[in-house]
This record gives sequence, C-alpha cells and structure tokens, in this order.
Amino acid sequence: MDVHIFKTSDEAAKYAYELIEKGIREGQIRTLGLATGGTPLKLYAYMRHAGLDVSNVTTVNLDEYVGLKDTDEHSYRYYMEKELFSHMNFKQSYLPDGTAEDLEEECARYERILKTHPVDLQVLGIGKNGHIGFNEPGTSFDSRTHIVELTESTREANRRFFEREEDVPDRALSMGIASIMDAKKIVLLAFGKSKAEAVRSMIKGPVDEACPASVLQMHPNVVVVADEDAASLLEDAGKRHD
Ligand SMILES: N[C@@H]1[C@@H](O)[C@H](O)[C@@H](COP(=O)(O)O)O[C@@H]1O
Repeated sequence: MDVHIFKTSDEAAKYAYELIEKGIREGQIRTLGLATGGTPLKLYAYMRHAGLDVSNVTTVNLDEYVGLKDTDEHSYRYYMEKELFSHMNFKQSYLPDGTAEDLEEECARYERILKTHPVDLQVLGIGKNGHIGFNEPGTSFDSRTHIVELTESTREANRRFFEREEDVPDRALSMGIASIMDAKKIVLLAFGKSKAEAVRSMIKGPVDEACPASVLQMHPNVVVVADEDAASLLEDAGKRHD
C-alpha cells in the first residue's frame, strides 16, 4: 500500500482530489466509485468547485440504507445529490436502491451495473471497526453486493446524522468486499484520532476478516491518504508531506 500522510485533513483531501482530477483529465477514470460519511466531504468540496468536465464519467456508490427514500435527507442518494451530483455533469450516477421491494434482486441488479461499469478508481473511507462500505467485521472477503445488518457500533457512529437513535436504519445494501476489490485503483481516506487503530490494523495487522480493510493489503493499487492523527499509530510507515 502506498501511504501518504499530511498535517491536516484539508491537505490530504486536496491530494486525493488531485489524483482524481488527473485521472479524469487524462481519461483513465471512466467509472468513479464514491463513498459517503464525513470523511470525503472536503474532497467533494474540491471537486464541485473545480468545474471539472465529467460528462464522460459514470459514478457508482458503495452503499445505501434500507428503507430511506431518495428525498430523505439521511439517505446516501440525498447526500450525494447535495454534495456532488447537483453541482457536476456526471454521465450517470448509480447507488443501490434501499427502497426496492425485492432487496436480493436489487443486489443482483447492482452487481450487473458494476460488471457493465468496472470501477477505475474507488474512493473509500474506513469505519472505526475497520469496515469498508458497510462491510462489517466478519464479512467474507468473497462477498458481493449484499444486505447488511448494521452493528451497534456503526449505528452509533452514524447516530450523529439523525435526530433520534431509533431513526438510524438497522440495515443497508453494500457492495461486498470482492466487489470493492475489483476496482483498478483504490484511494482510502482516513482522518482523525478515532480512525488511528483501524488504520493501523488495515496496514500493519494480519489480513483477516475481523478487520475488513486489511483485505486491501492484497490489492495491487491502493493509495492511503491520511492526516497525522489517523496515521499516529503507524510509526515509520508512509510518506510524510510536511
Ligand atoms: N458506510 C459508511 C462508510 O462508507 C464510511 O467510510 C464510514 C466512515 O464514516 P465517516 O467518514 O463519517 O467516519 O462509515 C459509514 O458507515
């Protein structure tokens, strides 16, 4: 893994933005994989202010809550429209549909979309427990898009986006670990002290389903972009940009 460490999350997000901008400008990124959560917000701010022409670029998102409509401000579709899609001219943008009547069929449909649009670059965040997408610890490394029962720790971590605890959905649809590993390149962003342990396990720990992100050690083209806090347990690993 190619690890880059920056003093601030803002500098880190700018670095990730520059990688993506170059890939789009040079035509290497035809399908861009996107993530949600707090971490990519600065990256998306850089992207929407840059006036990039993305009319040839398709996007696919990692995951979506079950049961929330597009118009629900807590849905990932709503988040993506607000942060990115309404500001940019992407060719088309896909997310799993968490309101589909047949969720199993929706997962199969999403896998067909991923087959038609192989991901050139996937943006990832990381959960405190090492999850990627919504693939919780214990998820098979062979998993494809599937229905996920969210753990209490993930529901708690996402609680801040909802008014009441009982409003946090308990299920989601998520690209599986094998689906994520199909991406040609992966850029994982990690900011803040609360991610330091997960980042350490991802990079230094054993490749084990107990830490879903550790699978990335097996991927040939991963760039980890972290701030100093998230990288604080890495000791000498990584290139520092001071
Ligand atoms: N499904 C998302 C992930 O895609 C995200 O990477 C992670 C970290 O979120 P945050 O960036 O807000 O810390 O949590 C959520 O559960």
